[in-house]
Amino acid sequence: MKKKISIIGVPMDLGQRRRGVDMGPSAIRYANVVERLQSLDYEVNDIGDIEIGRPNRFDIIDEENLKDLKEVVKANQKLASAVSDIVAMDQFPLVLGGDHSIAIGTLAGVAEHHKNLGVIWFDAHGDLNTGDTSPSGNIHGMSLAVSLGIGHPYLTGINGFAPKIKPENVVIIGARALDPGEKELIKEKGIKVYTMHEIDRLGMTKVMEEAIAHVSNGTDGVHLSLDLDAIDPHDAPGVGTPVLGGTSYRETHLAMEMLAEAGIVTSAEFVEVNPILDDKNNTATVAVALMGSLFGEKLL
Ligand SMILES: NC(=[NH2+])NCCC[C@H](N)C(=O)O
Ligand SMILES: [Mn+2]
Ligand SMILES: [Mn+2]
Repeated sequence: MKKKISIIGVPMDLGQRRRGVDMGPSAIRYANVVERLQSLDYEVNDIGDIEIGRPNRFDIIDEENLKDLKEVVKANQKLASAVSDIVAMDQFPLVLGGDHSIAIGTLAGVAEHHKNLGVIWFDAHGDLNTGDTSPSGNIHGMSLAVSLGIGHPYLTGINGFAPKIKPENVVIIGARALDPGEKELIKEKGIKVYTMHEIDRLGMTKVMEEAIAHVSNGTDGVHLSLDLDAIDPHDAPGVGTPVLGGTSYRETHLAMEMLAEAGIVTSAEFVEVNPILDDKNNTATVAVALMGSLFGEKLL
């Protein structure tokens, strides 16, 4: 991994309906992300937050089952440019959310420099909906589909090209709440998914060995998109769409430790931390601890 990390916060909460996730970047900074990574001998540059528009909450604009589409597009375009600049400077972009709709911008920026990007998507959900299949109209449930080039052209066209990533380069880990349209898309595109069932049966070690092999095969970089709701809500309660039966604290750390050992990750984002729904900032603290493991912190 590169020795210089640039942190960028995205106080985005328009991709879903529960307020407070816009405070995620602050909560993660409060949990000492900069100090933690500096202690691992990285040069850490916190470049601050992307500015997010604040549309009047009494008129959520819901065109084609895509809530707050225009603001989400605007913010993600800004994020894409900022992330692209970081990669161009040969630094590691570490993006702090914010809801998961920001993966659209992160991937748009990273993919400008990586034509064959591998993606590890840690999530209870698939985020593979479109306006046609989404039960909620929330764009945070569509960001992986959008990055694959599937969805509204305003979203898929961010940064001027589509798709950003290829289905064969993606692996989803931790899924346990997939909507019918998402299940269909997974089959149609042949996307590799390790649901909680596979994690229970194979164990995290085997899952990560396979996942690392899968995303490193023929790729020129690997992005980690970690939605904190992948983790069991007992360990990470401060998320907007919790689902019982997630990965444990240690399983998730093991996954990060194995990624650090493999040395394949070239960009990362940690999303959906909502301090309003949290218990004493535990979820942000877990996020920062996981970042520690991802960047090479060892237990001994
Ligand atoms: N990034 C997330 N937390 N996504 C949750 C998505 C939930 C549901 N599948 C939806 O489309 O609304
Ligand atoms: Mn999720
Ligand atoms: Mn998600």
